[in-house]
Amino acid sequence: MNRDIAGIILAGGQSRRMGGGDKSLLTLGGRSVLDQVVARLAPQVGPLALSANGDPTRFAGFGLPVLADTVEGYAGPLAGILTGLEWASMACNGVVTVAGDTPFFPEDVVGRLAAVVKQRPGAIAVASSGGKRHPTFALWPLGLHDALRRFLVDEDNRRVSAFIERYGVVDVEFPMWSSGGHEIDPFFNINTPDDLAEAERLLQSMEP
Ligand SMILES: Nc1nc2c(ncn2[C@@H]2O[C@H](COP(=O)(O)OP(=O)(O)OP(=O)(O)O)[C@@H](O)[C@H]2O)c(=O)[nH]1
Repeated sequence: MNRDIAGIILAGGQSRRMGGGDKSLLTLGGRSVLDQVVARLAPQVGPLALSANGDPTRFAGFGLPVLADTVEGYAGPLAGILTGLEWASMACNGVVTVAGDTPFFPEDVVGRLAAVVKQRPGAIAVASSGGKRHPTFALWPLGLHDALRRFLVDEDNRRVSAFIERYGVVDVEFPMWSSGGHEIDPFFNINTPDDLAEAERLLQSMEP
């Protein structure tokens, strides 16, 4: 548990590749994908909130604050990250974001990102696996919110990779795991109906 770090679950996208709706509310292993994500993140952080747009009542069952993006339109994950930075109390030592479509992420993701930031104060620590960056899984310094608002609104730039490169990034690599003879990327995310079927297969292969 890292009580001084706030957690934000990014679930405010349009799920176009899934055909619309909320992909995080689809069923995986008998409960919602988002339920799996909340269960994984809650023990790792202090304050926790969902980043989502539209009618918040569809997330009421989670008992968490639901933060609508504070920039207009669907500006992508950076909009949810900005809203999380604006929401987190100054008592927090940063905000960890995770994607609400990624059910198997590591149970030590927050601890490992926080440990790296202790060595590199002010940097954005970003998770990677197999050498690939996952910029929605990152620890963001609180003080970045003004720069991020300028980037999104004044520069009209939505590219997460461009933002993190500009403000200093440190990569934190996480290992693949193997289960049932398969190598599994812990940051496997669900974009399409085929991905959801694959996640169900992976979940079954993990069960003892
Ligand atoms: N708050 C917020 N979150 C977003 C936004 N766009 C994407 N996300 C979240 O960021 C993560 C990665 O998003 P994508 O899968 O690339 O985008 P998506 O809109 O959900 O899906 P597609 O429409 O299929 O691209 C998901 O957890 C999304 O819910 C946004 O505009 N605002």
